[in-house]
Amino acid sequence: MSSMTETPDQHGTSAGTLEAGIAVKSATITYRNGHTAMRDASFEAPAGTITALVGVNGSGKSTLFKAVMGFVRLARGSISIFGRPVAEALRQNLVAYVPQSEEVDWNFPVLVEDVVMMGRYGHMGFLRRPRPNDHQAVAVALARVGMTDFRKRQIGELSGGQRKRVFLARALAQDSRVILLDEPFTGVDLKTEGAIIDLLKELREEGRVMLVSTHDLGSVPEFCDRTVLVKGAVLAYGPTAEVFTQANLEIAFGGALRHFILSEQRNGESYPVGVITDDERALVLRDGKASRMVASSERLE
Ligand SMILES: Nc1ncnc2c1ncn2[C@@H]1O[C@H](COP(=O)(O)OP(=O)(O)OP(=O)(O)O)[C@@H](O)[C@H]1O
Repeated sequence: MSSMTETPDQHGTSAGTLEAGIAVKSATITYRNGHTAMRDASFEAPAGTITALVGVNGSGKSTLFKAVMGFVRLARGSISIFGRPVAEALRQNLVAYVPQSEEVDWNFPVLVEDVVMMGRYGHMGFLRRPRPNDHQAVAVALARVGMTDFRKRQIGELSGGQRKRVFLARALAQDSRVILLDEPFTGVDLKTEGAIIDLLKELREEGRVMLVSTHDLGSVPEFCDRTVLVKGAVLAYGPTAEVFTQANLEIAFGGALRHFILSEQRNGESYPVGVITDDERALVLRDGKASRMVASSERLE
């Protein structure tokens, strides 16, 4: 079997042979009110890979993030990060988190560069006095996400996509080996989404490990080596090409997805094209103009 010296582009197809960035083993998570949000979950996200965490609202994606960040205790099982228990990994500044927009108080009066500097706190002493290398890391992170010109803005004065980029810059400034991204594409236009995906691919090349929760099904095969499908448990886990099947998505999403069968002409032949989306407002264009979907469509049950 191959070892951890494999190149990143091989990672999607070589389960279990690489350095485990995040290893979740038989994890059961029960909240204080007694609700078990995740039962017996196991998966690995190796170094130098991007793993998608995909499931309907309430399926347990955020719960898994909280567990990886040590915010909730496991009732059973274990999570290790680069071979260390979560608490130790956090002390070593190994985990960065890019939150969902709803988790942030956008009225809090803080400048963009101050938010990014927060990523450096774990590298600073008790008094949190930034040194030249901290300022340098902030400047590099802002440049990487194309937000240098906005560094003196209040975060509340940014667009949704710009806000996402600022929190991504905070994670970059933190320089962690593990980056958790909770719905990074919500409220983001396609151009910004493409820029974020390019950046995540660069971070993958650097050997970092990323876990990305997303409803954006269409983009998952484009940049996620692996996928974990969740619904109160891990339904399926492995290389995206193997996990992202219609049958698995039907189980994970049930009636929450739409499935369209379209037809495509290639070399005079007609080929069916399936489109699956969790976006009820998919736009259909005919002859370049928006139109109502009248092609055969069926709701997945
Ligand atoms: N603090 C909590 N106490 C009790 N139950 C909770 C708590 N937080 C979440 N839950 C429950 O746990 C389940 C999983 O929630 P979680 O937030 O992990 O889902 P999610 O997949 O992240 O959803 P979304 O896509 O809506 O963000 C849900 O049934 C939710 O109601």
